Amino acid sequence: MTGPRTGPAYDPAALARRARAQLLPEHYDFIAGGAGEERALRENEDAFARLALLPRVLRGGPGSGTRVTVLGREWPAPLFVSPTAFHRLAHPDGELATARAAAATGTPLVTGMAATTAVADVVAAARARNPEAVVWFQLYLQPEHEVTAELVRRAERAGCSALVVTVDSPVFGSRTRDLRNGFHDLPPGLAAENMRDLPGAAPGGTRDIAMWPAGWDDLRRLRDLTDLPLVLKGVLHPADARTAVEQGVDALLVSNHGGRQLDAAPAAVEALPAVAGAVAGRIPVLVDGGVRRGTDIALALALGAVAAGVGRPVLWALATGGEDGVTELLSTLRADFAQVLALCGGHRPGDLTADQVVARGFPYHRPKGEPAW
Ligand SMILES: Cc1cc2nc3c(=O)[nH]c(=O)nc-3n(C[C@H](O)[C@H](O)[C@H](O)COP(=O)(O)O)c2cc1C
Ligand SMILES: O=C(O)C(=O)c1ccccc1
Repeated sequence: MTGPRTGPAYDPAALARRARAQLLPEHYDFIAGGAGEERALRENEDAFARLALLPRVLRGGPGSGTRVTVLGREWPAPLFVSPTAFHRLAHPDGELATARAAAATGTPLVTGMAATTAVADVVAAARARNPEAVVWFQLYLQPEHEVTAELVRRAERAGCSALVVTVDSPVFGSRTRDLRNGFHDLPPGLAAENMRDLPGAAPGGTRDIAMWPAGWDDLRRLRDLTDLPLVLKGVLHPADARTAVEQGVDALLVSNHGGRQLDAAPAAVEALPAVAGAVAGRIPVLVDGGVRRGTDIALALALGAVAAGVGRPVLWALATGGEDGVTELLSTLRADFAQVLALCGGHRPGDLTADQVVARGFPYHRPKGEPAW
C-alpha cells in the first residue's frame, strides 16, 4: 500500500466523554449545552449522519492536496476553529494553547470577544509558533458604537486579518443547563479579557458582553470603521445572504450557533445549500455546527461551503490534552478529510459536488435534483 495511513481511530464521542470526566459538571454543561430542548444542537450532528456520499471512481491522477483559498489566503485544509467563549474553563492555558495548536497545524483560528485571553496575546502566541498564522476576531456589535470601535482597533492592532460579526444573537439564547446549574459567572481569576477598560464597561465580567438587536445600519457603520474583511456569522435565511452580498459583506458563516440560540433553527448543514445557492459564488460561504470528522467536512464542501469550522471538539481536546490535544485533533481532522476526499475520487477540495450527496435510507433520494437511480 502506498500513501499516508491515517492514525489510530478517532472517536469524537469518546473525546467528549473524556472531557466530561475532566471538567466541573457546570463547566462541561456550559460547553456541551444548547438552547431550549437542545433540538438545534442535536440536529447539527444528526443531519450529517443522515447524509451519505457517493464516491466517484476511476478518476485517476494524483491528488493536489487539501489546500483551499479563503479571502485571498491559502489554508492547508478547508478547516478552521470556530469562536468559542472562555477557553480557560477547559484548561489553564486556555486560548494560548488553542492558538499555538492552530498555528502549529496551519489551521485558521477565530478568537472571540468572549475569550479569557486578550486578542493581542492570542495572536502573539499563534505567530510565535507560525509567523503566517491566520487569526480572525469574532465580535458582537455593541449597543455603544465606541465599544465596538475600540474592540475593532484592538483586533486590528493585534494583527487579525478578518472580523467575524455574529448576527444570530439579538438576545441571548436560553441555555437550559446553565439555568439549571445556576452558571452565570466565570470563576474567580478568569475574565473576558477583551472587555477590559472599554469605554463605559466594568472590567472583565461575562455580563459585559451585550447581545443586542443590531441592524444593517450598524453593520454599515462597522464597514466604514475598518478595512478588514467582514464575515457574517449566523446567517441561515437565503434572503439575508443576498442582502449581505449587496451590503458588501466579504464572507458568510452559516451557523445555528452550535444550537445555543434559536432551538427551532435547522441544522447548519441543512441551511447551507439554500444560502450557497443565494450567494451563487459571489462570496465564500463557511459553515459550522456538528462537524466532527472528515466526512462532515466533505459533505459541507459538497453542499457549497469552502471550509468548515469546529467548536466543541476543540474545547474537549483542550480539556483532555491542552495544546498537544488540540494539535492532535486538528491534524487528525485534516488527515481524515484528506482520506475521505481521495476515497470520494476527488483530487482537490473543489472536486466535491452536490450530486455526490444523498439522503440515507432506501430507496434513497437526492436532496435536490433528479432521483439518482
Ligand atoms: C462553549 C461555546 C461558546 C461559544 N461562544 C461563542 C461566541 O462567543 N461567539 C460566537 O459567535 N459563537 C460562539 N459559539 C458558537 C460557535 O462559534 C460555533 O458556532 C458552534 O460551536 C459550532 O458548533 P460545534 O460546537 O458543534 O462545532 C460558542 C459555542 C460554544 C460551544
Ligand atoms: O455565544 C455563546 O454561545 C456563548 O456561550 C457566550 C457566552 C458568554 C458570552 C458570549 C458568548
